[in-house]
Amino acid sequence: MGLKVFIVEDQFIEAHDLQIILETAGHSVSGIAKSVPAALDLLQSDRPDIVLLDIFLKGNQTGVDLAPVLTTANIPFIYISANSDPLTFEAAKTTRPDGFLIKPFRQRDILVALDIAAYRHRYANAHGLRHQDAVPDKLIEVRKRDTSIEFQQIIGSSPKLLQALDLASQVAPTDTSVLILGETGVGKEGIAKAIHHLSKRKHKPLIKVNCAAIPPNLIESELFGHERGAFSGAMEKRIGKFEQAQGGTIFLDEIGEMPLETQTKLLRVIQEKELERIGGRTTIKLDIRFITATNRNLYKEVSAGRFRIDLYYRINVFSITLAPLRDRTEDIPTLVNHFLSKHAGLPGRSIKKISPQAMETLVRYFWPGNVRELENIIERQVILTSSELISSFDLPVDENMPEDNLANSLKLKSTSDSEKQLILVALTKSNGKVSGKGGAAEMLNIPAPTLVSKMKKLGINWRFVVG
Ligand SMILES: Nc1ncnc2c1ncn2[C@@H]1O[C@H](COP(=O)(O)OP(=O)(O)OP(=O)(O)O)[C@@H](O)[C@H]1O
Repeated sequence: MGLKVFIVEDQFIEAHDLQIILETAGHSVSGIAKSVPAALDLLQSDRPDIVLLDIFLKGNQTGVDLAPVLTTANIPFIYISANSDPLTFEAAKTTRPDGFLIKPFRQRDILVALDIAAYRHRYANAHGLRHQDAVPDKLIEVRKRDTSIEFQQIIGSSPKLLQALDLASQVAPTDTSVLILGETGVGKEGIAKAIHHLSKRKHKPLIKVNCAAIPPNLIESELFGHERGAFSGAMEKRIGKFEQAQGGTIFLDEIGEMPLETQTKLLRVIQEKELERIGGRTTIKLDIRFITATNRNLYKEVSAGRFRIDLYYRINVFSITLAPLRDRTEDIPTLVNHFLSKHAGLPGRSIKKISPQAMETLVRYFWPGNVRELENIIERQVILTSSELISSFDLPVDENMPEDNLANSLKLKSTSDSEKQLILVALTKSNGKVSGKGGAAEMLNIPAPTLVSKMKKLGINWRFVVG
């Protein structure tokens, strides 16, 4: 069904062109305004389904000024702007648009952007969300866990995990592109697999590509394939990953690492659903579903100019965020027991139990490597422990823990093991300096004398220089 679109654009010709594109595609145009005041007037008399919003308009006010009004009225909007400089983008980003198109754009781009925005808006409304990436608190009260076999491999029942599984089971049967976000080792690949296996494409291939693992000069031939003799070294024809996924799903992991040039080509594949092999002339039609994942903040990557904004909106039709393990500690005991029984089968090892104190250390640890790290630590301890009971874990000091997390973590963590670990991290980062600027006490946000007494209490060796 066509959408009722309102155009806010000060250039007459551009507004007129947009109107023709929209009406030819079956949408209607409820009005055209050249300035923010004119837009406000027209919006009061006729409510559109969606607004196409230019940033620089007639008068003092910009599209960015109109955005909060639209958000309050729950009207989705897409920015259309000739200006893609980082500052403009930063300002526009804070208003949480439903899309962003950079002029000049093709007819098809605008129609696809409208489709995506309308879909996201319908979805957000149906779930009581204002924008798709707002924290979906309401969804946290998840109906019930999907018990399909595909989800049985994913252990845990914290509200945050259940919310992600709920989203996955809702989006799985559709052909919508899904973006899975979360730190390394949180289980993004597991979710991607579950989505594929719950979809109508389950009998077709699921092809995974780790964009970070392929050297930039090889990634295109890996994805698109090449004809024999396409470049020196191309002795044989090669079928690329997109073609291998024909009829099924392609899972592009670490999409944030994809080189810009390849991003441009990927955008075309996603939009047109077709490709040519490198060195080939035949256009190959594709029928694939896209699932992407990243542990980067893609919005930041866009504003830093490392990720194409149009690709960002194209892959981010439906996003699922997996919370880090430290934010769903309820899942830790179940995961621990799962990995214990998995690894207890190692030769010469019997089933082990974990003492409550040892479990407590695990629950309080920061888990920078998330579930993957948890599994590794359990496996290691099963090997190292010859008795039936694991009574302690030797958890690593994570020197990469971000400084602003240190202070928070110290407040949260009370067992001496974790406290000691955090203090050691801070001291390592400060090169042993305890007080003063850049010292461990400042990082931990506690007075230096308190830190010194904690260090004494915890037996932290006095080999550091007091600054
Ligand atoms: N909820 C879970 N239940 C059981 N195993 C899990 C769970 N989450 C993750 N794992 C396991 O942890 C490991 C890491 O998971 P996965 O590869 O899916 O993470 P990822 O987020 O894709 O990581 P990366 O960003 O590094 O690719 C895998 O061995 C996976 O089976």
